[in-house]
Amino acid sequence: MSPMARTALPPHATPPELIRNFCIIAHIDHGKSTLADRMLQLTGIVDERAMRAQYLDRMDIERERGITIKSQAVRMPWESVAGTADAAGPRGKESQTFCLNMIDTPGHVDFTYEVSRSLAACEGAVLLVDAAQGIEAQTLANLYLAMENDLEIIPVLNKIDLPAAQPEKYAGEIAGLIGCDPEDVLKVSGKTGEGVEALLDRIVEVIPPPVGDPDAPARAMIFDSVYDTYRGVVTYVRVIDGNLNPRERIVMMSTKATHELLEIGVISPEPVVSDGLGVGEVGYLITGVKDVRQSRVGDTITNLRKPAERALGGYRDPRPMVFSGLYPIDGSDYPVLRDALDKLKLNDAALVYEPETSVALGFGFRVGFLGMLHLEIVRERLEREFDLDLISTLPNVEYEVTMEDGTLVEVTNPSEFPTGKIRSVTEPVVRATILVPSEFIGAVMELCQSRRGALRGMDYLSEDRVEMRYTLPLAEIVFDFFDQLKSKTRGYASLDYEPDGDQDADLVKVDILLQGDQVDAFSSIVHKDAAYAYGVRMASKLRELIPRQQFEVPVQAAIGSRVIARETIRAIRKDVLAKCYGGDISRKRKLLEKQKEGKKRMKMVGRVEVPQEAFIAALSNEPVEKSKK
Ligand SMILES: Nc1nc2c(ncn2[C@@H]2O[C@H](COP(=O)(O)OP(=O)(O)OP(=O)(O)O)[C@@H](O)[C@H]2O)c(=O)[nH]1
Repeated sequence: MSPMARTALPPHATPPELIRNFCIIAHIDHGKSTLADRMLQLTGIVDERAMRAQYLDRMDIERERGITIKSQAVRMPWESVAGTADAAGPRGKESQTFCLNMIDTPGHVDFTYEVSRSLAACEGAVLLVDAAQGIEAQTLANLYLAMENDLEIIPVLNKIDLPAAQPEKYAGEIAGLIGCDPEDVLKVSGKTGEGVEALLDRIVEVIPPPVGDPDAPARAMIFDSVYDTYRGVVTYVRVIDGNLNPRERIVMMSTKATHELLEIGVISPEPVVSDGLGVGEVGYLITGVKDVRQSRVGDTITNLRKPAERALGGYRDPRPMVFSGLYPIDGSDYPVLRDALDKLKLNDAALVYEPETSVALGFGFRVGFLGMLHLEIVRERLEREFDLDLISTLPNVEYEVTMEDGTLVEVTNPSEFPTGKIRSVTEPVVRATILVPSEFIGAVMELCQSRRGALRGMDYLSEDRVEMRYTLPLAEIVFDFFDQLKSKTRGYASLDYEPDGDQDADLVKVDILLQGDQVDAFSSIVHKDAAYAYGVRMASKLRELIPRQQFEVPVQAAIGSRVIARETIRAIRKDVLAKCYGGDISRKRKLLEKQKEGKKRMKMVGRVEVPQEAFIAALSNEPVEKSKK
């Protein structure tokens, strides 16, 4: 039986006055998913037996890593005496059943674009802050997004059950930030459930009901679009005006494509079919579309029979920030990789890729990601769900090169960096916000300076916590900056950033050559001042990793034709039979067979045989000893 059967209100009949659309915004790990779990339980749509932690995180990877990647929207009934059906009238004494639509959002900086989409579908936001940690960088970033969207904000301190919780101190901090009374900051524990009922009442009380014209032509905003193997694309919408009904024909306003509404429903917390969606309601649609790109997030859906004239304001498209080459270790897996990427793309509109070939690695794809976590997740899903073994090249950002003759070249793969007369190179920069206890200001400044950062401003949130704002090149922060920041501040710093255009930079391409042949997979674009160190590091890493050959192999790092570092792999004649005196011929044959096997896993770069593992190890960020294991 569907859990929705217990809900008193049939979805289509919910008057807007009884609807509250809200989201929970927080820094990563401040407990959104846990709080969402408690709400599902308290509102009775998931019972004790069916409950599992992080109920709404449906992907395996989300559950294992304990993070939310995709937004989720869920409908919950909540009986409350707070609030009133008539906003102008007196507070209703009798309790009423309200319909709460909660949109759970991801917390990681890579997925900020998912957050901004969810916010646009709500009237209010629960700003959740860990009572043992206080405000962090993403708390601020999300709060500003919510304010831009004119949302009603409910400040809440979570994890008050923790012995280290300091609710009074942090209530003051939050009150200072959003300009409310510290008394108004609710205190809850997602773990024990304390205070969660009061929070649900507060949501009903202060978040305004949706407004829209029920008689106007339908307009619904797509805020998510997910590919389901069995049902095709499931589109999540929030209805602004009018209503959507099953069997109607709808129009996607940006593409003018028309589809029939095969199914309409709400998520509560499993899909429940409904007889339509009215003003302010949040639910899902199935139209038989097979690709998420045909049901674009941010698009407006209207009715074919009585179409709306103007579309709603859309969202910014997610823009890939980090690029990396993905190659199958076994070249014959290339078609599998292509199909796998096509399938992931159905569900991940932010993923972009195009085929590329590398002399060293064969056929593969250049793939664009939102950030390093996105990269890791896509890679893990490819390996796990499609059983692929992959090599990924060193990630890089996108550069724009202007040649002397004025032509513009966009570079997403370092080996495509043009040779010849270059006028200028630009790289993407970000506006970063770092929150730290004031004792670490020096350490953060030192780190940011070493990453070519420029300090833009600094504010004290309380007497011992500081917000520092920097402009930093994206390339300097996407890879290991966060780890460095954490280790230099004993784990206390938090970071958030957003793109902030491009800047000119003194960048060069460093090539790696084996016996004079360039190995394209190892080329990298680096700042002039860091080029020498990069060259030396790669050359010595490769000397360690590539086995000795029958002849001497020079490993060189070069900028254009200028060699900046050199190592030599000394010659050796590898005689596998050396230790096999006389004796059994079949044993010798076996050894030679084995040697042949090993050779198959070698890649030839010019005359040099490079084992597959050497590529993987050299391209990983780890030092040789660790990656060799
Ligand atoms: N003691 C205590 N721990 C909590 C509470 N709420 C959450 N946690 C713990 O905090 C950690 C993070 O909680 P999540 O709910 O996964 O955090 P999240 O904000 O959803 O994380 P993302 O989905 O990655 O953004 C988990 O280990 C939870 O068990 C609470 O009220 N008290």
